[in-house]
Amino acid sequence: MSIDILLETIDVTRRFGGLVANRDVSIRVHRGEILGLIGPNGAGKSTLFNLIAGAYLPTSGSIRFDGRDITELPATRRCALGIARTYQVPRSFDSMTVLENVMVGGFVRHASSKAARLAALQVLDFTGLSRTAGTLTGELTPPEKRRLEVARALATEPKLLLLDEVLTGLTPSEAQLGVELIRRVRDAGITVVMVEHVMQIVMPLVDRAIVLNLGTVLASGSPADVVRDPAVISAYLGTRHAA
Ligand SMILES: Nc1ncnc2c1ncn2[C@@H]1O[C@H](COP(=O)(O)OP(=O)(O)OP(=O)(O)O)[C@@H](O)[C@H]1O
Repeated sequence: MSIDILLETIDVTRRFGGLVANRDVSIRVHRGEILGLIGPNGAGKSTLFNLIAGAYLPTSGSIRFDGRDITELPATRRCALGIARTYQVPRSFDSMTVLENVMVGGFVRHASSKAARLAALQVLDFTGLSRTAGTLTGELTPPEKRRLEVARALATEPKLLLLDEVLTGLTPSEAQLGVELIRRVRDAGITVVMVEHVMQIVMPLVDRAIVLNLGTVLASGSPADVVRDPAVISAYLGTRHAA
C-alpha cells in the first residue's frame, strides 16, 4: 500500500543572518497521522512550523502540500488550502468573546456571519468550550485559552493542524483532556503535526516522531524506535548517556 503524503518539505533551509535555524530539512507528513516534532530548545521546530504555515519563506528548498507546491504562497493562501496552526503563546483577542474569536476562523470558509457563527458553535461543542461561548477571552483559564487556540484553528476547517506546545504547562489531568481532544481531531480526518516537550505525553499519542537537533533532522520513525536511538539520547542528555 502506498503512503499518502499530505505535506512534504524538501531540503528546506532557513537562515537568520549567519544563523541556520533549519538546514536541508526534508520531512514527510502522512495523511491521517499524528506526527510528533520533537527536539531540544533551539532545534528549529518553531521555525519549521513558521515555514510550513507561511509566516517565513525558506532561504532555499521547497514545500509541497496536498499535491501542489506552496513554497511561495502567503500564509492566508495556505490557510485557505487547509493549513492551520496554533501559537506557543495564545493569540486570541482578549476583548472578544470565545464565540467571536472562533468565528474569526469560521469566516475563512463562510461568507455570512450566520454561517460562521453556526460553524463556530459546532467547533466549540467539539472542543468542549460551549459553556464559555459568551465569556470574554481574557477571563479564560490558561488551559481554556490553549483549547481556544485549537478551536480557532479548527474553525478554519483544516486538512493539516499544526499544534505548537498546546499541552505544555498543563497539569497531568488537563494534559490528558488535551490528548483526548487531539485524538478526536485526528479521528475527524485531520492530520496533526505537534511540537511538544513533554515526552511522556507525546510518545504514546503520536504515530511517528521526527527529531530535530541544531536545525537538522536527527531521526524519524516510530516513537519506540526514536527514543532508543543513540543519536537522540545523546542530543537530549549529552553523549555520555548514549552508550
Ligand atoms: N525570527 C528569528 N530571528 C532570528 N533568529 C531566530 C528567529 N527565529 C528563530 N531563530 C533562531 O533559530 C534557532 C531555532 O529556533 P526555533 O525557535 O525554531 O527552535 P525551537 O526548536 O522551536 O526551540 P524551542 O523549543 O525553545 O521553542 C534558534 O537559535 C533561534 O534563536
